[in-house]
Amino acid sequence: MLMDYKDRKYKRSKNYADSFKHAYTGIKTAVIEERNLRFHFCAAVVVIGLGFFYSITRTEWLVLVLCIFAVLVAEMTNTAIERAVDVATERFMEEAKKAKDIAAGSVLLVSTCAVVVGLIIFIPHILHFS
Ligand SMILES: Nc1ncnc2c1ncn2[C@@H]1O[C@H](COP(=O)(O)OP(=O)(O)OP(=O)(O)O)[C@@H](O)[C@H]1O
Repeated sequence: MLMDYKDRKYKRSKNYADSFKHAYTGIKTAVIEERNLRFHFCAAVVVIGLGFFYSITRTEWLVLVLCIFAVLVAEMTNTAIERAVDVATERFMEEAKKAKDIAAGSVLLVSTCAVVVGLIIFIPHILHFS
């Protein structure tokens, strides 16, 4: 059951600085507590390293950076949905399962896209290099 703002035990962010602090805390919490997100961060570091190694073009950097952020955003949204579902119910519920599975599916889709883009960008560089 939703409650009124006046009944809540916490206050809304007072200003942009507060909102930014909460967003930063969210990123920090997700990195510390979510193994999958740490994996995606490590993969991003490796891919950025490869980008410098093969001197990829400005357009390739653009696509790569978009893919990296898309995966990180999807993983964090998935985590937020999992947490929200866990707050809503501890019981086995078909709709809870669907919500979590769909959120996980979105991460799988965008990760697959990122892998395909990575292959399209790097395979020509690797072949040209060797
Ligand atoms: N309350 C629930 N009711 C029904 N099924 C659930 C419920 N909670 C979780 N599940 C099922 O268990 C799976 C794993 O849920 P869990 O919350 O442990 O995610 P996870 O394995 O930590 O996911 P991730 O690897 O993305 O962090 C869900 O994808 C869902 O299929």
